[in-house]
Amino acid sequence: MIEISIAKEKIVEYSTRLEVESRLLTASAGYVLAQDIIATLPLPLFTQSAMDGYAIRHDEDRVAEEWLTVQGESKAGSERSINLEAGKAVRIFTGAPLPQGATAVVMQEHVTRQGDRVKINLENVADGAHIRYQGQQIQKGEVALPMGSLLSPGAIGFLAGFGITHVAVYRKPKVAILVTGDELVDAGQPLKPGEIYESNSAMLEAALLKEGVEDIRIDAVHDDKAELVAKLDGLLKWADLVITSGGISVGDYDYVGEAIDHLGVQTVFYKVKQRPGKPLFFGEKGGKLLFALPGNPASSLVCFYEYVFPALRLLYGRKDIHLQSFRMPSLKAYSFKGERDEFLKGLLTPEGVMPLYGQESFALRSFALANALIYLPASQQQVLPGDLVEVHVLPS
Ligand SMILES: Nc1nc2c(c(=O)[nH]1)N[C@H]1C(S)=C(S)[C@@H](COP(=O)(O)OP(=O)(O)OC[C@H]3O[C@@H](n4cnc5c(N)ncnc54)[C@H](O)[C@@H]3O)O[C@H]1N2
Ligand code: MOO
Repeated sequence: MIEISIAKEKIVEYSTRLEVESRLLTASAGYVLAQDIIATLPLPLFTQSAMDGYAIRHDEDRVAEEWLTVQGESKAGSERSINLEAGKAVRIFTGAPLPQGATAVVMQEHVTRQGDRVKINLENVADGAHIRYQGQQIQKGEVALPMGSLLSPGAIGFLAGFGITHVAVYRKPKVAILVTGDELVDAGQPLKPGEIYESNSAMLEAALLKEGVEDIRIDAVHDDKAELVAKLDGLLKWADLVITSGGISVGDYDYVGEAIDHLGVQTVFYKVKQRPGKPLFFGEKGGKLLFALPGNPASSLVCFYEYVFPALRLLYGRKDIHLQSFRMPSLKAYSFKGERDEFLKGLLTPEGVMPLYGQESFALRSFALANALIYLPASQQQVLPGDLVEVHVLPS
């Protein structure tokens, strides 16, 4: 049995980034840039107005209040370049090119217009007011976004401003889920005595989709070693990462370990000092990763978020690989015994985190209400209300 921290280090060691692919910018939210993006244009592209109003020359020797003749108009998208004459103003709109010679824009709310003249109180106008200068945000040739950046909606909007259509990103992994167990029945089918509805694949698929993994294959297998070997072999050939569920403990029908050995998957670790999820297995074959998750549903999902999730993120180039983590006061007392660290299902509020009722590894009812995991090391077995505990935020 190994420590959680060692298990997590091993995952970092074995999860190497996938290849680079070119994607449409508009379809790359949640992907990671595989190259620096250099600004091919300055932004703003040209010096322009930030307000609807009047472009003026803001000369030092101007008197406080002046009537200026409106010389013409500059609207957004207009090609014509205007030369602003002394003592005149140009009617201008937000995003429109600033006339040559103009040094400030006055908002229309601050002027009085009469016919073709405007009265402006120049005392209230600062030099450069309401002007967006060419290249103020970024100059041509600067790095717009460095390699390794996560493409958020903001990042995509920023890159679209350069007229970019495609970006080089790291490919997302193909993931297979193989659920094992003779007792499992698909939803919609009748149940015989002793059978239960199979629920881990729906849960794990949902967690993968939330992480933007879309190339997913799901299969199920009976407690039959030959069938397990055949299906696992096929999935290891297709996927970048395979998740099995169940059959990894010590029972007579737990064949996953034997199938893994038979297929020559290298064991990186088996069994972690944690509750739930002790019998977690992580291995590698020819660069493909295999996680054998314990079948108990809450154990499966805890192992997914604490171990599979960072591996997935490493595969597609993320730097922030773990669930967001910070310390918060516990809202309730909690205690446990034994040498294993614990992950609890918790409800995070602005005041603190509440360990939820029903922490058993078969119980998903608490997981359905949880928005966080609480990590308690074996050295923190007595938690009192107000004690700080480590919280791992679940993706919402
Ligand atoms: N003698 C011992 N028994 C067990 C140990 C141990 O150390 N010694 N460890 C226990 C722990 S801890 C866990 S966790 C489980 C893990 O067992 P498996 O990975 O072999 O899982 P299964 O036995 O196949 O299933 C466990 C439980 O979960 C249900 N299950 C499985 N798959 C699904 C699914 N896809 N959807 C819904 N429910 C599923 C299954 O019916 C069982 O109830 O082993 C303990 N035993
Ligand atoms: O480790 Mo098991 O997941 O405690 O039930």
